[in-house]
Amino acid sequence: MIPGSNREHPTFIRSFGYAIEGFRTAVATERNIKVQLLVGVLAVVAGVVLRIDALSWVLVLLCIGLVLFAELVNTSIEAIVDLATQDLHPLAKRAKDIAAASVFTLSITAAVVGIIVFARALGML
Ligand SMILES: Nc1ncnc2c1ncn2[C@@H]1O[C@H](COP(=O)(O)OP(=O)(O)OP(=O)(O)O)[C@@H](O)[C@H]1O
Repeated sequence: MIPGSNREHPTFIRSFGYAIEGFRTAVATERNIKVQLLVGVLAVVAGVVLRIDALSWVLVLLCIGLVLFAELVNTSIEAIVDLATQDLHPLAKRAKDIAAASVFTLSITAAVVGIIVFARALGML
């Protein structure tokens, strides 16, 4: 519910619109998410070219979705921290650094999964 508003909860379609708006804002303002989208597209193209099996597709698509999810949450946390304080504060640093670490952790995991999936598809494993 929007603070100060007595409107009912937004409809499902309207909520979907806000989510698309959030995604567009993140892509327009964050360099990292552009890179992650590009890597995701390249992974999908590699999957098509190498004809990876169904389970490999599940792993690749899950990794792409999870990295984008983490980056979106990280971007949201950065905005909340900036809203909470414009000053340098150790807790602001902790919140942002840990949010960034969540993206980093998933990115490394996704990279390892990608190496295993595509190395196997190339007959190297
Ligand atoms: N208010 C603050 N107080 C203390 N340290 C801060 C504060 N804001 C940012 N920092 C430090 O600067 C780093 C970068 O913060 P910033 O908000 O610029 O994120 P960013 O570089 O845009 O991150 P990303 O690349 O994920 O978008 C944070 O991880 C944190 O270590």
